[in-house]
Amino acid sequence: MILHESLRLYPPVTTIGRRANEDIVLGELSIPAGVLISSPVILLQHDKEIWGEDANKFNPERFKEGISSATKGQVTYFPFSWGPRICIGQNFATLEAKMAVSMILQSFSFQLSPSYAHAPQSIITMQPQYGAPLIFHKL
Ligand code: HEM
Repeated sequence: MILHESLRLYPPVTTIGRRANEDIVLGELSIPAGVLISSPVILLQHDKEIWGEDANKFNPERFKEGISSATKGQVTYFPFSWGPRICIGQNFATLEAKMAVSMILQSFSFQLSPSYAHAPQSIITMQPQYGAPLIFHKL
């Protein structure tokens, strides 16, 4: 839940681009071959119409019944992309993150340093502009 909510608010890949390789009709949209299509992951994942008034708040509980329940079955959470070219490393990355957090929590508690300044920026990937300094306490 915590990882999902972190990836919802701060998706490392903020926009996914595609080029139509043939003429496509999507509902009422006609997309000619060659047109570039940009899927703004970060905008959909912050949209209040989809996530509610607390869309910009960190609330891992919204994923307590899984992704399909949180998104009401729509493709509105896709930090690893979607479809045939979905991230091949998705399961590996998620497992690695869970293992790293659980190994750290076995030996340490931690808090955010008072020097932290919240300034996410997207330079190829989303990252904290001034880093994310933490203070660790040995258990
Ligand atoms: C939090 C970690 C990660 C995130 C958020 C992420 C996100 C993404 C996204 C959004 C794409 C689609 C990009 C596009 O089509 O324009 C992608 C593709 C890909 N990712 Fe990841 N990724 C992560 C970790 C990893 C890891 C750990 C690996 C490998 C061990 C990996 C390997 C790949 C590969 C090979 C593709 C291309 C798949 C294809 O085009 O068929 N990713 N990833």
